[in-house]
Amino acid sequence: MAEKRVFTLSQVAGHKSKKDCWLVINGRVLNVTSFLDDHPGGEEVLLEVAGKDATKEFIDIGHSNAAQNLLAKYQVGVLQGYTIKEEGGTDGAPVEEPKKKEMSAFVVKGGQTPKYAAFLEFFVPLLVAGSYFSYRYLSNAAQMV
Ligand code: HEM
Repeated sequence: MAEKRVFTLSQVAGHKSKKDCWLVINGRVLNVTSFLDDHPGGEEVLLEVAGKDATKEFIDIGHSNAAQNLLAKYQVGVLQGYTIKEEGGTDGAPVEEPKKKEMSAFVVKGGQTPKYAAFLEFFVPLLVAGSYFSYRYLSNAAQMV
């Protein structure tokens, strides 16, 4: 990532019009002027927080990872006092780690199938097949009597 310029909040506050709209999210100074028309949430919400730190508003909406990844595209600098990590958030206000998807029944760690899952995979079909053949055997035996 190219070196970023450092801005103070009062410098950012000088860019709050539709033709020149900046805001701060997680310590990143963003120029969202070209994004106003494209923002799925509409331009009004962005203009309301133009020139300000909109971190809280951005997080409160529960923006997707895709939206969070877009931040870097509009970044023109960092807010004074923040250092931006290459990926994700900032030292000052880290972006919440995306929650790892876990199956409710089996928690798969490190790509390894847990032992009891392997046990079930083996014994459940065996049990079903066993029940079926027992049923067949018993119903045939019953017919012979
Ligand atoms: C550069 C900054 C921003 C980007 C890149 C961005 C991006 C997006 C994207 C991609 C969506 C679609 C839904 C999703 O993927 O989460 C969205 C929806 C939305 N955004 Fe933003 N957004 C930004 C800033 C903001 C800010 C500062 C606010 C509030 C002040 C806001 C309010 C909303 C709202 C209200 C929606 C609609 C949510 C819905 O319909 O459920 N966004 N935004």
